[in-house]
Amino acid sequence: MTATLIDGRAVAERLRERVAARTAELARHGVIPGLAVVLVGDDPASQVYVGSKTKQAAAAGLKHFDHRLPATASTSELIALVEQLNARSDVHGILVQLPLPAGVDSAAVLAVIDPAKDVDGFHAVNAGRLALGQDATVPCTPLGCLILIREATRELAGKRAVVVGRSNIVGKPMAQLLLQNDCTVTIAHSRTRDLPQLCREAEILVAAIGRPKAIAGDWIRTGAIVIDVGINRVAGPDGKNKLVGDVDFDAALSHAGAITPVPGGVGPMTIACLLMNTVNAAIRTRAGALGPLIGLK
Ligand SMILES: NC(=O)C1=CN([C@@H]2O[C@H](COP(=O)(O)OP(=O)(O)OC[C@H]3O[C@@H](n4cnc5c(N)ncnc54)[C@H](OP(=O)(O)O)[C@@H]3O)[C@@H](O)[C@H]2O)C=CC1
Ligand SMILES: Nc1nc(=O)c2c([nH]1)NC[C@@H]1CN(c3ccc(C(=O)N[C@@H](CCC(=O)O)C(=O)O)cc3)C=[N+]21
Repeated sequence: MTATLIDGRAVAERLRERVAARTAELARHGVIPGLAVVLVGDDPASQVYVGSKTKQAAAAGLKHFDHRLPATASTSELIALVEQLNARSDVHGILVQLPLPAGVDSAAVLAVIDPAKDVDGFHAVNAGRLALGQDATVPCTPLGCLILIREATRELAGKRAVVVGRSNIVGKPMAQLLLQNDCTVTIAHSRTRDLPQLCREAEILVAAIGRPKAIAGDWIRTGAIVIDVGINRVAGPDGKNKLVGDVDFDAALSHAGAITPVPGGVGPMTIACLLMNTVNAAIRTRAGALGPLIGLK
């Protein structure tokens, strides 16, 4: 048996088309959704990510404001910038690219983002609302994963889901979303005992670890839906850097029912969901007057 590929690029493109259509409607009300991205330092991976966000935001009709600061920027400078962006009516979404340089108090910076503009869904208000099952801005990566899982199956209720990784930006909100969709959810992490055996129980397996090929093929239950969040740069056979996920993809193919590739899986969905969250943030500024939010379908 060979697993079905879940084509994140194609699903992301369709979502971006829906975002673009909604943005065009907002333009008729004189509203252009605006996304501000704050990038500190010159991490090459962050620059690639911010570069594709800029292009795709423009293609979907959003305004994009880039704020690049040197690696020496202080916590108080960043807080001042976020406060300025909070006050601007043409900025509906604020994203502070992580990780911030070691000297910066990241939690303090993220905490000052207006929760209404927190399109990453990292603010305590949004994380709390998600945990309570209230209307919240959901972090882009787990939201993208949920959309891909729904591409693979319509029936989530009662499924056994294992999320490997418990970060605030991926693992924890992913587990919340699966729970909200009536899965039976287990969260695993570096202190989990017998991870292979736990993974073998998973009908839905989400890997968000940050270790190349950490999940072996024979850890995967026959027919499982496998979502690989990992983005790891490793040296390829030709000596050039290539991207690999947290799952041993080639080995997983003969076990999984459906699987996301890296690249071309979760990554493109993260950016599409960021655009969706930004347009929804703009719609919420005039509740009711601008029509419905973009939903998951
Ligand atoms: N595609 C996309 O859009 C995105 C991809 N990513 C990628 O996803 C991956 C995870 O990101 P992020 O959540 O930010 O990472 P973090 O480093 O914040 O979290 C990693 C998690 O994995 C757990 N872990 C580490 N080693 C093991 C192990 N050997 N066995 C089991 N669990 C382990 C850690 O456990 P513990 O808590 O005990 O330390 C931690 O909970 C990275 O590769 C990142 O690049 C991230 C964001 C977006
Ligand atoms: N505040 C904040 N929010 C984030 O959402 C955030 C962040 N900081 N810091 C870094 C991580 C990482 N991340 C990715 C998004 C898209 C791809 C992506 O598009 N990947 C392509 C490949 C890109 C390439 O070739 O490098 C793919 O997987 O197909 C990857 C990684 C968002 N993150």
